[in-house]
Amino acid sequence: MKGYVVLETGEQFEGELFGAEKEKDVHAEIVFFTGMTGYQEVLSDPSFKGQMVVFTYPLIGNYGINDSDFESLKPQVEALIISELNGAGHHYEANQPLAGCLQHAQVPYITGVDTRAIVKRIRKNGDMRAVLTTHPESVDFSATTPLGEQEVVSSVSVQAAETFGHGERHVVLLDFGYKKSIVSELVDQGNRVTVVPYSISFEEVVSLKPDGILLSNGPGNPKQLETRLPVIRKLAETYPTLGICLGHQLLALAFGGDTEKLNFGHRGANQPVIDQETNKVYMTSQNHSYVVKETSLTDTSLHARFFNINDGSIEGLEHKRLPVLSVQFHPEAHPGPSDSAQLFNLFKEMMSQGRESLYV
Ligand SMILES: NC(=O)CC[C@H](N)C(=O)O
Repeated sequence: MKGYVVLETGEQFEGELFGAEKEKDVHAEIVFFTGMTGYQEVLSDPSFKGQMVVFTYPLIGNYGINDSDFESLKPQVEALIISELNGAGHHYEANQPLAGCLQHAQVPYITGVDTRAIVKRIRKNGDMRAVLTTHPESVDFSATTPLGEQEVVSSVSVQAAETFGHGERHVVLLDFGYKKSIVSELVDQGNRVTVVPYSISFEEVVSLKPDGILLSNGPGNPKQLETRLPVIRKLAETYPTLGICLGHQLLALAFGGDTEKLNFGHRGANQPVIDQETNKVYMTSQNHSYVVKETSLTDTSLHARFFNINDGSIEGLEHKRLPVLSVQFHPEAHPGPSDSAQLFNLFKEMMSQGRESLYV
């Protein structure tokens, strides 16, 4: 049926709408993703909870959906906005078309939309609220809360602990909405990984006898998790710790730093990042709206080590004395380049050497 993307600014874009109930609007934050591939990972990455994603690449769906590239058990995005949807899915591993997957999971999507025009509006006005609807004249934003003011992590975090792998080194992963690839990467490195609910207490983590802590990626505004900051700080002061994306932002807040929202987020597979310690540049996979404010680190025990080459924003931190490292980008990739996967080696080294041995 004919449908519309209506932006908070009032502009509207017409397309063919699928999977939305006729009288029910889909409300979400609208963001854009610049990777040419990776739609399966995007739709199943829990960090996209509460968001509808516009793909800047015009042709989406052309290699279908397979069994291995899901980043969580089910699609997580609120909706997809696509210029041209390929219905077939030409790939030897594909076992269903993208459209079939979205319909099965009841994820609404709209095609035939001028995605370039929408992205230009987002670049100008920032990530904002939007609605997918069949009746654009009666859209009402007043009843919806912006994503940044919602607490969304509790809807994606595990309810009970789950363990993966059999290695001797034990990583406890605090789940704020983790991507499966992070666990795969840790397990491939010979770690045993226990994924635990984000609301776990310090004592419960201690009882699991971890060698290291991983603070995962996840959706929403890190400041919504303020009550978790004391536990996060205590864990990072006790065990070698790696924070990824939301986990990185939470570490910064826990040590007294501050975060802010970018005008429009970094979402794609070719964001250049420099590691100032080695002067190496990585092409990285990213998906975030918030960043750590550099000036907020002045009186903290953290310092910025990684920077985005495009806009100079902070892409990673380390503690001045303790084995605590965090990255705003995704070293596990999926989708995107795995250039920065060696960050997991650094984490492994941090765990092997134990705390206080690396940065003293
Ligand atoms: N991928 C993530 O962990 C995203 C972190 C946070 N939700 C942001 O948008 O900045």
